[in-house]
Amino acid sequence: MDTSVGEFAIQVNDLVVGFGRRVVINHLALDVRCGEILGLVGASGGGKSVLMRTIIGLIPRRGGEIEVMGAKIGSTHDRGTQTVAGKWGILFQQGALFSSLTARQNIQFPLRENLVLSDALLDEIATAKLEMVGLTPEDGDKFPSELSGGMTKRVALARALALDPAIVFLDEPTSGLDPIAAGDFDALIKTLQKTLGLTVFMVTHDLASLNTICDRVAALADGKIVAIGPMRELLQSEHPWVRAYFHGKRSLMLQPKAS
Ligand SMILES: Nc1ncnc2c1ncn2[C@@H]1O[C@H](COP(=O)(O)OP(=O)(O)OP(=O)(O)O)[C@@H](O)[C@H]1O
Repeated sequence: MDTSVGEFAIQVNDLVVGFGRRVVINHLALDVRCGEILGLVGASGGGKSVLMRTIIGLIPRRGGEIEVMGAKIGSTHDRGTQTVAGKWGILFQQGALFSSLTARQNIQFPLRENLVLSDALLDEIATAKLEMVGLTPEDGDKFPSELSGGMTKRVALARALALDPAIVFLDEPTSGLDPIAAGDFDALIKTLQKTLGLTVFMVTHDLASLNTICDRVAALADGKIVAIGPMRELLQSEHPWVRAYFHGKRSLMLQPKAS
């Protein structure tokens, strides 16, 4: 870990983001600590993806400051943003692999875009990344249409890790996976966090992921972070939306069982 960075991997202050008359993020503050897995929850359409995309400079903001690994973030064209961009990897919803490229070529894509490396080294790195996410070198020769949902997510994660980032942004990484595959993917994220010292910023609706692998959970409501802390603290939150989210009909698994 870069010791010049300090305690926080991401610091967001007084952030405002909107489209036309709609304000989606409204004076939001959020700190993500170095080396933690932070889970972000919020209502559908509440602005989780917008927040993530604004942090990485893909969406312009109307106000506020964002720092990632100690560098101020502007737009994607901004030099500061480009300098720090190599320090993060992104897994978008549905994996978003290039369908005309093999898994191996997808993983190599960010390497080819950012570095000048020999084909032999590119192959060596892709094989190492495939192994890191639990896939074989043979899987690397498959096209996205030949991969299962779980394998697609793993290839997308390997691609996010291609440049050895300090932070990975994961947008609903377990959506569409069966509970066993989702549990395996959670375990993989936890292992990578521990072994690589990664900071993980994860948007998710998956209550099991929140409960098992997140160090802290942040709840986004009305354009702000209305609660943040370990899961056990979120379960105690008095905020009406947070209560409805964690104590609603779909969240029985989080309630202590009566014996
Ligand atoms: N480029 C854009 N232009 C206009 N409106 C946008 C744009 N991107 C997002 N929005 C709007 O911002 C709001 C928040 O969207 P966002 O995708 O962040 O929600 P979300 O919390 O990630 O939802 P979900 O959980 O359903 O994925 C929505 O009303 C969406 O329509």
